[in-house]
Amino acid sequence: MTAARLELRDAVKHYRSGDEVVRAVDGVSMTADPGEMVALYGPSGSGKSTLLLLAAGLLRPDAGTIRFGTRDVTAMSDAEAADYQRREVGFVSQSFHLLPGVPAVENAAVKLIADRVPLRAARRAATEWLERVGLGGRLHHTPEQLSGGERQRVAIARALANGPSLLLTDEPTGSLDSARGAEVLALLAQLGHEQGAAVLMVTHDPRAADVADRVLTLRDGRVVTETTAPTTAGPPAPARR
Ligand SMILES: Nc1ncnc2c1ncn2[C@@H]1O[C@H](COP(=O)(O)OP(=O)(O)OP(=O)(O)O)[C@@H](O)[C@H]1O
Repeated sequence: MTAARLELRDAVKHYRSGDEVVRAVDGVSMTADPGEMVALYGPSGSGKSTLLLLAAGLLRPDAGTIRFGTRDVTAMSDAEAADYQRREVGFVSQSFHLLPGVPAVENAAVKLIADRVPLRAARRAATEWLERVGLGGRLHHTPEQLSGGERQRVAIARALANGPSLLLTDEPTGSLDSARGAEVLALLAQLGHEQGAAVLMVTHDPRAADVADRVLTLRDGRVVTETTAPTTAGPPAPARR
C-alpha cells in the first residue's frame, strides 16, 4: 500500500431523473490524510454515499477534481479506475455485496485472489481478518447462514484484507449491536492509525465522533460544519509524591 492523501476540490455530482436535477454533491472540498479517520454525518439524502462513490472512482464528478496521492481519480480510464479500486481502495457499502453461497473465508479473500495472491496465503490473510472482527467461528458459513451483522463484518474483513490505503465505509456499524459496533469503530480507527490508511466513514453512529479525527457534516450536498477532535493529551499531570 502507498500512504496517500485523499483530496476533493469543488466536487460536484448532480443526478438527473426526468426534468428534475438532484444536486447530490454540490461543491465539496475536503481532505483525508494518511492515518486520519474522517466521519461524514448528515441527514438522509445529504450526499454522503455519493461522496464515497466519487472518492472510490465508482462515479465521475460533473465538475471539480478528486485526487488520491498522485492519482487523478477524475481523469482515470475505466481500466485505471479498476486498478485503483483493486489496489488502493477498501469499500464497505451498505449492501455488502458478498458472493452468495460462498463461505466467509473465500468471500473475505476475494480481493486478494483478484490481485493474484496465491490461494493459501489469501485464505490465511482472510482468516486472520475474520478472527480480528470476531468471526473466527464462522469461517465456513455462507452469507445465507450469517446474520446481518456477521455479513457486515465479512464485508469489513474483505475490505481490509488487502491492506487498502483508502478505506471507505458506508454505515459500518449499521447492522451491529451496540457492543460489536463500538468494537468495529475502534478497529477501523486503529487500522487507520496503524496502517496509515486514510479512512472516510459515513455514519449515523454518534460514537463515531469519539474515534474520528475529524467530523464533517453535510447538508444538501455541501459541507456545513467541520469539527476536529480535541487532542486527548492534556497538560501534564502534576508529579505525585
Ligand atoms: N442514482 C441516482 N439517481 C438519482 N438520484 C439519486 C441517485 N443516487 C442518489 N440520488 C439522490 O441524491 C441525493 C443524495 O443521495 P445519497 O445516497 O448520496 O445520500 P446519503 O446522505 O448517503 O443518504 P442516506 O443517509 O439515506 O444513505 C438523494 O436526494 C438521492 O435521492
